[in-house]
Amino acid sequence: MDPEILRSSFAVVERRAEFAVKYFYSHLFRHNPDVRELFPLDHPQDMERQRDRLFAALTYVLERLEDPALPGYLRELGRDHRKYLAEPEHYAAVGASLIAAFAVVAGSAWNAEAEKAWGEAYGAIANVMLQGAWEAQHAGEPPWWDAEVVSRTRHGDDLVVLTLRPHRRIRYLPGQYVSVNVPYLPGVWRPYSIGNAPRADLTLDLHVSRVEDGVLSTALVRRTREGDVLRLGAPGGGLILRTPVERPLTFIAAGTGWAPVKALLQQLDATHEARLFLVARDTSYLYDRSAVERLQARLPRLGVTFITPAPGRPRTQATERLLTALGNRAGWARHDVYLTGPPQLVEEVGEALPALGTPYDRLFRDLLPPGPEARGRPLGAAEWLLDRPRPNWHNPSARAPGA
Ligand SMILES: NC(=O)C1=CN([C@@H]2O[C@H](COP(=O)(O)OP(=O)(O)OC[C@H]3O[C@@H](n4cnc5c(N)ncnc54)[C@H](O)[C@@H]3O)[C@@H](O)[C@H]2O)C=CC1
Repeated sequence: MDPEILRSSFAVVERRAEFAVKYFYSHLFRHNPDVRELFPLDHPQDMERQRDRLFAALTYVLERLEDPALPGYLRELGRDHRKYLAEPEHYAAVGASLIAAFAVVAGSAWNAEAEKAWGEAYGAIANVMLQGAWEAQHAGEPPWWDAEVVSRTRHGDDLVVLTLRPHRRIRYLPGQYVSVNVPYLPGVWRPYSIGNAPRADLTLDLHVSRVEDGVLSTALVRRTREGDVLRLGAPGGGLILRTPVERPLTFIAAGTGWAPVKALLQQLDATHEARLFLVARDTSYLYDRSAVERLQARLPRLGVTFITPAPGRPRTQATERLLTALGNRAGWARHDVYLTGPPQLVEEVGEALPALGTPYDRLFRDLLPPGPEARGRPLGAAEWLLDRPRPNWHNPSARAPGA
């Protein structure tokens, strides 16, 4: 496959992305009516998100055609797609409709060469994804895990910590996330970080903050009760502790970004030097202070700084205060830094840290592709239409993704 042909033809399609996506889905559903069931048509918001994600995913892949990490990413994607019950014939149907859409949309820029390049590229991508799915299946992994809610603790109106007991063990590393679905919202999945290192009783915690208009987060915060059964997709994500730990550690966590940091801190022992900056929209959202105190009692070399906005100020002022606090600290060149929370905060703080001395390769965060925040280049006009940046980051789906 020729990356240049793929990129130049995709650039033309991308300029008419909205039309391309509409054509693609009409073609797909007309020729494969049964595929409709795999998409969340009952939730128009989610269908929009699905559309966005298709282009975001293609862009992501095209930017990384020569990246040695791409096959690993695609295998993970295929493993994760088992939760949609995606079968080889669905991959083939999607490929045929995608190429049909590109041919129509690209007009005179489309020729036999472009068609051949896309056919080969899509085939290669689908094969690696199917290989990931196949490997997971042969390792005995289910397409998703059913998990019973064994306890729920509400904090204020909009935040809940759920403890779930999966019907089978889920193997994950501290800091990873799972995608979550409730059976009465078919096709709606959102990623949530697991808020604990693996436990002997197999239970795991999810920290859920309700997003305005978020379908799943609203359901989880307002409707979920003990005894309900949720579905969890395959765990993933690279926000894991770099071991052996040879350098001091800084953890910066905002809002429910605390969940993966809590899991990471549970791995440390008393010898480790670490500092934690915990940021919240107000003091009532510092919802897990007792867990922080327990960690401090166990980790004598852990320093903790809580940061909230000044009374009456908007939540984003906490980010300004955080940046000031970080600027007043030393030692950035020596530290490994783990950064979690709302994408906008992660982006802003992620830009500030190298100026303080953190080497780029010692800064770890979840860049969950494919989401607009994960993109390292300005949005084109059509992308902007499809993948509109949110004025206020509150989009857990952009962590790869959700509500
Ligand atoms: N691995 C990760 O990076 C994880 C990320 N998250 C994300 O963290 C977010 C947590 O949401 P909530 O708890 O409701 O947080 P929140 O809305 O209460 O915000 C917490 C703090 O983040 C900062 N912040 C929020 N919006 C901002 C903006 N637009 N610009 C600059 N700073 C901003 C502010 O300092 C605010 O006080 C979700 O979007 C979730 O997806 C959650 C878990 C793990």
